[in-house]
Amino acid sequence: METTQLTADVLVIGFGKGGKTAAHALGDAGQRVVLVERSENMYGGTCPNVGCVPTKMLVHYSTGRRLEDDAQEFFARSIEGVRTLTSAFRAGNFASLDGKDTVTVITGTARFADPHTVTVGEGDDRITVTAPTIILSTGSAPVVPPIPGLATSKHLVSSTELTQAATLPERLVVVGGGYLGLEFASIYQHFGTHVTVLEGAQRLLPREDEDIAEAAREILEGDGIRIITGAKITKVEDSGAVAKVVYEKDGETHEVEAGALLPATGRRPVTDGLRLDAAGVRTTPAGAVEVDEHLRTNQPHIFAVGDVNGGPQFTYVALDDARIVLDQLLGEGKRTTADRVAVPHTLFTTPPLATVGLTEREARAQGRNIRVGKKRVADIVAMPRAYTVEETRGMMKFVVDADTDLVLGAALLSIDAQEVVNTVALAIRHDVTATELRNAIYTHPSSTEAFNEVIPVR
Ligand SMILES: Cc1cc2nc3c(=O)[nH]c(=O)nc-3n(C[C@H](O)[C@H](O)[C@H](O)COP(=O)(O)OP(=O)(O)OC[C@H]3O[C@@H](n4cnc5c(N)ncnc54)[C@H](O)[C@@H]3O)c2cc1C
Ligand SMILES: NC(=O)c1ccc[n+]([C@@H]2O[C@H](COP(=O)([O-])OP(=O)(O)OC[C@H]3O[C@@H](n4cnc5c(N)ncnc54)[C@H](O)[C@@H]3O)[C@@H](O)[C@H]2O)c1
Repeated sequence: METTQLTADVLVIGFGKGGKTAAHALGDAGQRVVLVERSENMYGGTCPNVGCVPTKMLVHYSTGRRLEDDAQEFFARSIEGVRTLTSAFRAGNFASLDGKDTVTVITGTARFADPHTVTVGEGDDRITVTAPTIILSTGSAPVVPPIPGLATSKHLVSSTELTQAATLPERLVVVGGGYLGLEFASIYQHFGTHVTVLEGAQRLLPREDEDIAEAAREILEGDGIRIITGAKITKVEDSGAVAKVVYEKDGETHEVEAGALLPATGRRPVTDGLRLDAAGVRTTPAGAVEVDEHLRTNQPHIFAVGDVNGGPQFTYVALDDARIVLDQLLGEGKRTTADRVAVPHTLFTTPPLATVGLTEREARAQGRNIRVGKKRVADIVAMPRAYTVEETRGMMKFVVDADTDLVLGAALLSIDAQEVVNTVALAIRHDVTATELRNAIYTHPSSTEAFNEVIPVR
């Protein structure tokens, strides 16, 4: 039996945002890089194949459906559009990396043999790769909560299936009202599915201020989504063409039926199959690869970037993780996870909810003297943009430190919020005062103009 043996300067495991960003930069710097990706359907990782990109394209398609469109046909066409885009992105991701003279992409599952070596594949196809530096970027996978009957239900669907299957379910039950759950709920409801969200917590979006969470809930319910908070699901039973989901709320037992059942209760780091024990790499009790602020594991030559290191699960955080590791390998080695200030987030409902910094509740809990500016989008005179695109739902809210006039946080539930929030984040990071942000000149008509009116005056 012949085994192909490769050596590299850097071995990257996983073709996600973190891994590929590092591989590109290291390859461009002249280092010999081998990147191992276990699936030919995942070049580029979760985001462009089964995550951010397909879901945001589905948000776009679903909100363009007209009443006269046949729901099933329109949905199938939309899925076709998603497939076309994701396969183009996948091919582009592969070609741009594997096309470099310094980089080799291997398709197969990597397993550690020792702290510097992994094996890929079995038998005659077996390859070993040895490198002095290794970057783990193996991402995360959905958690299926231990609800009796859920894991074995034939109606169980994954987020991946919901971005790829061409049949629109008549009824969808989403278990969990977090980012993933609410995005799919909003997408599928717009396509014409009857959606129910069962959320275990007593209220939706518990991290947000109550007024914002309530405004978001109003919009989702206004679109027809049934939202049940404080729901304790006790079992799932398949019954012919549907699954019966049994849950308790306020001491009473209820039931809801669905043709499709999506668990959206979080994602866990993917380390299974990697044989981290053979590398001597430690994991946390939650199963993430343990790292320090430079993203080094307990084995100093092995780094972990992206979802697998247990940090916030966002593509742009995986990207920033890669910057930190690159700074160690090619730069001054100063950059750390502690450098991150005012990292924004967007929940892509329609309209989206984008947030950054402190909520009003958090600012008050810190004992700060604050000013709050808040308006319903429909009432913001300085933002005709909302009227020009016929999306006047939502609310904008700013929290400002009354002593320093610095912006502490914002919650923007409004058209374009995923863009506008980045300007607020930049202001927070660079100590632009609320007065400066309020009194700046913005294009017209735009959503940023709302700052002229909603940011509270000193
Ligand atoms: C439905 C959905 C929507 C999302 N929407 C957004 C969004 O709008 N914005 C946002 O910022 N984030 C979003 N996210 C989160 C985002 O996709 C992730 O945070 C991001 O992709 C993490 O990148 P990563 O590099 O850590 O891993 P990934 O992109 O998951 O890549 C890991 C890769 O490693 C491979 N792999 C695993 N084990 C092995 C092994 N042993 N050997 C070889 N290869 C292996 C996997 O096949 C995979 O391709 C979304 C996630 C989902 C699921
Ligand atoms: N737009 C984006 O940036 C985006 C979109 C999708 C996913 N993501 C990333 O993917 C991660 C995973 O998303 P997610 O929504 O699965 O996780 P999440 O942690 O954001 O939300 C999980 C939700 O499920 C609820 N829950 C947990 N167990 C439950 C149970 N048994 N019954 C009912 N409810 C239950 C929780 O209270 C919580 O509200 C997100 O945290 C985010 O980082 C990001």
